[in-house]
Amino acid sequence: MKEQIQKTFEALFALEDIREVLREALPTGPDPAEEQAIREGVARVRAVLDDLEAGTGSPQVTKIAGSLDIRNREEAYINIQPIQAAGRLTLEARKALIAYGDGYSTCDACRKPFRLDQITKPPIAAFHEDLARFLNMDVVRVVPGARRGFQAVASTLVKPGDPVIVSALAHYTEFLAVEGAGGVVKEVSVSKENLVTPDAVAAKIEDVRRETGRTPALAMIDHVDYQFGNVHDVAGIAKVAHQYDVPFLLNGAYTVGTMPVDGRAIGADFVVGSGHKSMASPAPSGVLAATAEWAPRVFRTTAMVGDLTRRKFGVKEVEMLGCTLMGANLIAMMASFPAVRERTLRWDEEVKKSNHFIDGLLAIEGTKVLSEYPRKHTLTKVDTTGSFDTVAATHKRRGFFLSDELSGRGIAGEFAGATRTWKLNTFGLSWKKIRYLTEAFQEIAAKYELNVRTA
Ligand SMILES: Cc1ncc(COP(=O)(O)O)c(C=O)c1O
Repeated sequence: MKEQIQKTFEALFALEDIREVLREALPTGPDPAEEQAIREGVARVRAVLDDLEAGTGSPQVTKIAGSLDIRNREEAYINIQPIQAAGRLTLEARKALIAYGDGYSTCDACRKPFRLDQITKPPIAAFHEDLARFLNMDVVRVVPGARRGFQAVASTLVKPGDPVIVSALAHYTEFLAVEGAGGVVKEVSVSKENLVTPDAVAAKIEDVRRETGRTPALAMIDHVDYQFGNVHDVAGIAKVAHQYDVPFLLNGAYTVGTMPVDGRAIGADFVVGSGHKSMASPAPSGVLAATAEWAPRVFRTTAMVGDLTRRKFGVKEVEMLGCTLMGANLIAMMASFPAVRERTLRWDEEVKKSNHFIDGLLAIEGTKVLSEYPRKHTLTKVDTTGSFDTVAATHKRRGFFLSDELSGRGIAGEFAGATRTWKLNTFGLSWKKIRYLTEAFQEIAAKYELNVRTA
């Protein structure tokens, strides 16, 4: 029986291997090496299934395996969806999901002191140490999404009525975290380039102190914002916050796991990352890191005692509700981590690819980029009102014509019907795909007689 379970995993993993090759190959089509890999992969699955069927004596096995729902998602498309790019799973993470799907699969070897971050088999404790080193912070916990990191910090630091500094580009989950703690958000305005500057943060803190008589309990600023994908001077902002004795939380939802983030060099008291947005992990997953100074507060353990039973749970952390990210999500995050850590070292190449594509888009007359330019990130907001939207005005499919043209060329992820201002993300696409993508947009432009400047 054990052998059959092992074989089932082998077949599922082999299927994942094939999907990975296909993901790379499509939509441009496999090259000879990829074709060979697909053929070998299919033969492997076939062989395992035949074996299994012989072992169980049941044709049902093949039927069940054949009915696995292989959905038509990014496997068949170049996906430029703005928020999904860096969350897509690695092959290792996909296999981890299959193997660790049971809810408490991480808890088999949970021994004293009975807390997730201390488990050594699988090596969850070591993963926490790796993550802390990766972010150059002292203490790290995994959390179900960046938002749970904001929540833990706000709930610890913010008292009812306390002002909290966020930016005019802040994500809504920062607002909710502050609201949950009873605080009040105070938004820093952005410059005309849509950047949050240290001076603007200082001015806002001064304003808040004058108006409310209180010093903000926390400043939470996005390293890269979700609206423009602009990179903000977070080190400068952290310095200013500290000059006013305001703790600083770095929202690294778009940076932790894509580009190098050194929490200590930035001067962050807390660093928050999103696993499903930027660490090739399943949803929900994320990370909250703190300095040694703040860790005892945000990761404080319970002092509660049962009034009847006198029960105590001393080692459990209040803000983490004891244990956080259990099972497949955590193991998949761990499985992706070596690749994630390594890819941050290739960030410059990602930025080059982003600029190559954006330059190609700007060559289509009438197209503008609303994000800072040249690009410093792979998430970009573009304005095609003066190009593709002029076609939409007379096309019978209106704004949907662009999506039709793109999907016909194996490209997905743009907001269907949005041909005016919209966002896209090129993270993780190979140069081959970047070139194909650039040419596809220019080809569509030429088809509808928009001017395309040649380099
Ligand atoms: C800038 C930013 N911060 C935070 C979040 C929330 O992240 P999560 O979904 O991991 O809670 C998002 C996206 O959802 C985001 O874009």
